[in-house]
Amino acid sequence: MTDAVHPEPVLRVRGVTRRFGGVVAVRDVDLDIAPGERRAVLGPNGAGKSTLFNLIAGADTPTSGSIELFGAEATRLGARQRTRAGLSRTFQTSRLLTGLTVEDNLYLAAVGVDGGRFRLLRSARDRTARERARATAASVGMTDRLDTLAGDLSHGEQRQLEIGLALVAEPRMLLLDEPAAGLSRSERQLLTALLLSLDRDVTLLLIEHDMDVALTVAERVTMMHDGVVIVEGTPAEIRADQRVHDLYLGKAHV
Ligand SMILES: Nc1ncnc2c1ncn2[C@@H]1O[C@H](COP(=O)(O)OP(=O)(O)OP(=O)(O)O)[C@@H](O)[C@H]1O
Repeated sequence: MTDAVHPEPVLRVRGVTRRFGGVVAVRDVDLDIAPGERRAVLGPNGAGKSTLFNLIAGADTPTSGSIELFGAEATRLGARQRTRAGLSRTFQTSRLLTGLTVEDNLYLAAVGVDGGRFRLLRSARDRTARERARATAASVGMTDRLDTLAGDLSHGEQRQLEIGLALVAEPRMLLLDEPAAGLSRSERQLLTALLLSLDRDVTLLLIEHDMDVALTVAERVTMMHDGVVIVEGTPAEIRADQRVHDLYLGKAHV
């Protein structure tokens, strides 16, 4: 039932399992993400985070269980169909066109979106795409970098731009695949500030190794180990949980 206290989740994962031969990468996972929520999925290496991410993004299909997106059955939908429904994702490996400017990277992404959705005159489509590129640059704090080649950006700025590319389509939900990976401490702080500044119209689900980024950005954290969810709670609850300490915090902060 939909009401103000318990709105219909934008993502509902039920009993999802993914086997690879004899390996059970994800086992019987349930996950509900509310509209506008900021959620992180954490866990040590091999916990099943990437596998779960791929199942949600539509890059892979569960062995059993179901996935609903925006209230509709999506278990067997491909990635493109999920994108059309309003899901967007980032990638661990950069997809930037390094020889083009920030604006042109965003512009091409915007043309891709509009090209599929509207039948506009080319000039009108170009204008709309330019406007959208600049608006997206502003939303990720890159207005002063519009004319900079993507290849000349710092590592942190490239990550900002990748988030921008994922936001061009104005998704309802953004999946972030380890956004802090490989960033310096100061770059991670800037990334955290950017994620916190994003419009609440976009629901955020991030898979993240970095505890500081995850526990600062997320309101709820889902902790995985050996393919199962072992605990879910607020950042304070996660910090206080003995199992998290034993499995993750202890190791990460030795
Ligand atoms: N394509 C595959 N074929 C076989 N086994 C796989 C495959 N993908 C993942 N696995 C196995 O599933 C388990 C979970 O892997 P997964 O990559 O989802 O974990 P993770 O939490 O993302 O770890 P990491 O942080 O190291 O990427 C691991 O034991 C892994 O070896």
